[in-house]
Formats: sequence, structure tokens, C-alpha cells
Amino acid sequence: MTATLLETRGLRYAYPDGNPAIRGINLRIEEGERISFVGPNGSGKSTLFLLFNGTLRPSAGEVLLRDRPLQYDPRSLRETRRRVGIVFQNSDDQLFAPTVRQDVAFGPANLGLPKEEVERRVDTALEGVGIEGLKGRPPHHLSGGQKKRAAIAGVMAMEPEVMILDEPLSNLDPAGSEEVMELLEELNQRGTTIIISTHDVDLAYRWSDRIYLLADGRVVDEGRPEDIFGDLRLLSGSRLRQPLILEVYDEISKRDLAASGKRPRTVPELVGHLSPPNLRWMRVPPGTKVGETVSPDGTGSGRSGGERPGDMRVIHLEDGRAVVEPLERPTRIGRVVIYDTQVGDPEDLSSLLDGARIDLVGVMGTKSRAFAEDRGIVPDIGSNVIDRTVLRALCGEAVLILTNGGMVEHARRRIEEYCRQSGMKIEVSVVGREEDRAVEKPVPAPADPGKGG
Ligand SMILES: Nc1ncnc2c1ncn2[C@@H]1O[C@H](COP(=O)(O)OP(=O)(O)OP(=O)(O)O)[C@@H](O)[C@H]1O
Repeated sequence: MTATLLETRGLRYAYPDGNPAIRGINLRIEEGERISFVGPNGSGKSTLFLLFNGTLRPSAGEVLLRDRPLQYDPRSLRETRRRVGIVFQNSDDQLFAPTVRQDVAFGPANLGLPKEEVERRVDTALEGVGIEGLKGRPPHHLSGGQKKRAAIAGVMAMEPEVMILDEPLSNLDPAGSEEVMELLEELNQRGTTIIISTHDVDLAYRWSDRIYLLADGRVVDEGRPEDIFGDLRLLSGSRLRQPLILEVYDEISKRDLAASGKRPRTVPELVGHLSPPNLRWMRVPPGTKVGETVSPDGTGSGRSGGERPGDMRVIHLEDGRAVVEPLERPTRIGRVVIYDTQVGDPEDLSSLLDGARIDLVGVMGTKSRAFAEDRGIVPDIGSNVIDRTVLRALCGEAVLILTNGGMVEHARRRIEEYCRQSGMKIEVSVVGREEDRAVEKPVPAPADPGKGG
């Protein structure tokens, strides 16, 4: 069972000029969740975040951190800010030390940690956001995207229980955005609860476990991304648009080209929903009914016995002829091999790469990117790696993913989950683990639900 990390009860806040920015908010965020706050400009997202870490004090109601109401004396506030880290929308509000390194070290040093521990945290954070090379530079000489990374590193170095990022992707180029989201995914995998605010509906839809929709200082709705973004009236009333994946899916669905009713969240899921287009006409035995199965030559009907490879389902009948569709979805089975760059045996990696059994390489995470670079491996897939890997594997290709730590299991689980939901088959194996060194452990592809077990 998960624990409640952050909660608000009857929360209200008016700025000193009397502006009532938060007008009674009750919410509850569980440990380990990924939460997006969406809503029009001025709806109260940034104000709410400042209330979460005690920077602002409620006019009424309360904020609770792990079931305890926040206290506002200086000592308690320092502790709250250590546990609830905020990355501001405008990085200039966050960066003030003469160099990036000093800036990132400021928080941990203030906690009174030993020098070596401060150094370790600074190095890990700078490496995590990929700006080790900029540590001697003054923050105000950095580009917008570099400043954002430095600000994230400063908060990461505090090792907070929850990281709150106000518009984390503002100022980042597309590749930089993917990298930051990947970093957040990594932190989340290690147990950090992540809260963001964003105007990017595609991001909120794809990334979040749960969405809070804010308007005018209140929560208008809360729920799973599929439900919030499936409600068109709610969206237009909140000056939001539908995520592109959903818009395409709805159009496909209206034309009866979608095979399942479950709304896709990612491109591979969308692809997995498409009905197989290879319908054809064939002669069928007299008495055959719609919904029954027939063998590919149209002679025997499979309705009384078990289904055999190649069997077709009758979906329309006319004068002894039928439109049939294959029971099995026509896919070439691809392969995904995941290699743990931290504990893997280099010989396993060489034999995989030299054996020409791999068509493409994907690299996930800053440590693994450095690993690949050191070995002269140029990744074919460098961002949004899991989704793109699935898409390539669906086309029959063999993809090697280089990653490490919790991301190994995360990648494996995501691909298996995709196979389970879509009925598609992808062979997944992990190499380079201590326990299965030099051995590939194929994970059995899930049964195709269309074949009735
Ligand atoms: N320092 C301030 N003094 C007075 N009013 C403020 C202050 N900061 C914000 N507000 C007001 O509080 C309300 C909520 O603002 P807030 O910045 O929290 O919204 P937001 O949802 O984060 O908006 P955006 O999407 O534009 O970042 C708005 O009406 C805004 O004008």
C-alpha cells in the first residue's frame, strides 16, 4: 500500500494585494506518483507549488507532508524545503552563486553535510543533468536550457522526497526536453515523487499517473490522463486541447479502424490498436455463420475443433462467399535485448554487437550515454527510447537497449506490459546482470488473446 506524501485540506491563499489565488483546494498525492497540474494561465499552479513547500503560508486550511501539517518556524521551513524541492519556472529566480558548482553545492552545504558528501551529491547531480562540463561557469552566462538543468541539479542535490517542477520544459529544445523527462523518469524509478505543471497536453497525457486540472484557484477535475483528456467539453472549458495521440485515435475509432476500446497513451499503443487491414474475400462451406472461423483454404470450418495456424474469422457473408480476417495479427516478431551498463560483462556486449544480431542500439540515461560514448557506440535511438524500441521491434528488428539500475527492469516491464495489452509479440531479454551473466533469458511472449489462449 502506498503512503500519502502530500495533502491539502481546505487550502486557500490570497496574495497581500487581496488577490485570492487559491480558493479551497483538497488534494492528496501518494508516494511515488507522477502528477501533472494543468490549467490556464493564472489558474494558481505556481502559487499552489509555493504553498506545498512552505514558501507561502495559507490564508486558510493546511498543507500536510506525510500526514503532518507544515510548521512555519524557520527550522521547520528549512526541513520542509529539503524534503520538498521546487524547480522554478524562471531559472533566474533560482540561480545566484558565482559558479554552477557553487550553486548546486549551496543547498547540501547548508544542510551541514560533510564536505565529501556535498561533493558526491554535486557530482551526481551535475552528471545526472549532463552539465558537468559547465560547472566552473557563472550561471548567468548559461543558455536558458542550461540554466534549467543547473536549477534541476541544485534541487536534485538536496535529494528531496518530492520534486516539483514548474513548467520543466520551458526553454528546452526538443532533445533537451526528452532528456529532462528521462531524468525525471529515472528519479521517479528510484522512488522520488514528481509533480510538474505544464501547458504541454501531449506531455501531461503521456507521462502522468494522474492529472489535476486547475481553473481559477480551484481543482476542476482530477483523474487518470485518459479520463481527463477524453472529456472534450472539460478541455475546451479549460482552454486546453486534446493530446494529439487521442485526437488521431478518436478519428481512427470513428471509422471503425481501431481494434480495442482502450485509449492509447503512446505511439506504440496507438499502432497496437489499429485493426489489421488484410481482409479478403473467400469461399466458405455452406452454413458458415458470421463470427465463425474457417481454415485458410476455405474448405474446413474450425468452429467445432481447436483453432489452427492461419485460421480466419468470418466478418461478412454474401452468396457463399465471405469477408474474412486472420485471427493472428500479421507481425514479424522483433527482439529487444537490454544490457545493464553498470554490472554487465563487456564480453557479452561485444558478442552481441559483433554477432550482427542487433539492428539498432538505443541508449537510456546519462550514465549509459557516457558508457556508450566511451566505447564509440553511436546510438540509433537516443530519446523516447522505450516507445521507439517497441515501434522498431514491431517491424521485426532487433534492438539493443543500453541502460542501468532501475531503468533495466522499468524498460523490461514497459515492453512486456505493451505486449500483454496489445497482443503483439516482442521477445525481451536482459543480459549483463550478475545473476544471468552471459546468459540471455528470453521472456516468453504473452499469448495472443485473439487465439483464445
Ligand atoms: N506576487 C503576486 N501578487 C499578486 N497576485 C499574484 C502574484 N503572483 C501571482 N498572482 C496571481 O495569482 C493568480 C495565480 O497565479 P499563478 O502564477 O499561481 O498561476 P499559474 O497557474 O501558475 O499561471 P501560469 O500558467 O501563467 O504560470 C493569478 O491571478 C495571478 O495574477
